[in-house]
Amino acid sequence: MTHAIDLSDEHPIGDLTVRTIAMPADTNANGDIFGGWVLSQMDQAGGIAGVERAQGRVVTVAVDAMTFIRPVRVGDVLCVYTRIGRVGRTSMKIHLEAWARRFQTQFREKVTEATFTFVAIDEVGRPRPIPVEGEAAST
Ligand SMILES: CCCCCCCCCCCCCCCC(=O)SCCNC(=O)CCNC(=O)[C@H](O)C(C)(C)COP(=O)(O)OP(=O)(O)OC[C@H]1O[C@@H](n2cnc3c(N)ncnc32)[C@H](O)[C@@H]1OP(=O)(O)O
Repeated sequence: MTHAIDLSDEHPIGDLTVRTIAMPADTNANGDIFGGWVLSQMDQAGGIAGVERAQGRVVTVAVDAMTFIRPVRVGDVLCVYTRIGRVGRTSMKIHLEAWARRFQTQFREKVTEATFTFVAIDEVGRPRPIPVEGEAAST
């Protein structure tokens, strides 16, 4: 049987989009970092990648297949990698991996992965077509 989580992954897939430090204020009652904080960093990374691809504003419409593989701890450097997946008319899937570089070490491991769907929106929040890659957005 194939396991959904590949613990043998050694290298992140995608572009490094967000890098930040997990701080004491982000901890849960167990002393680890809140999953919601990690999700927020991934949302921001996906948003940046989405804005670049859609050449303008985007919103998150769905979060799928989010898997928390290992905890993040205070002092870890969280690195979020993004990869654009399927692009539809106004929406796109962005695959995200969050890796933790453990506190005061060079050791890093994948802690969370997910697929987010972003929708390109116009100035009043309506879906707008995503430009063909490499072409300028129409005004
Ligand atoms: C140059 C570089 C600088 C970089 C520097 C940038 C820095 C700046 C970064 C900022 C980064 C911010 C990132 C924050 C991201 C949030 O946190 S946004 C806040 C949370 N999200 C929201 O509030 C969104 C609320 N939802 C909505 O407003 C509306 O539902 C939406 C998203 C506009 C869609 O409206 P709608 O009427 O449902 O639209 P509809 O035409 O039915 O569907 C549109 C598309 O969405 C798809 N869709 C709709 N629902 C779903 C669903 N549940 N699942 C999957 N797909 C769906 C449809 O299939 C369709 O896709 P296409 O076939 O066109 O490809």
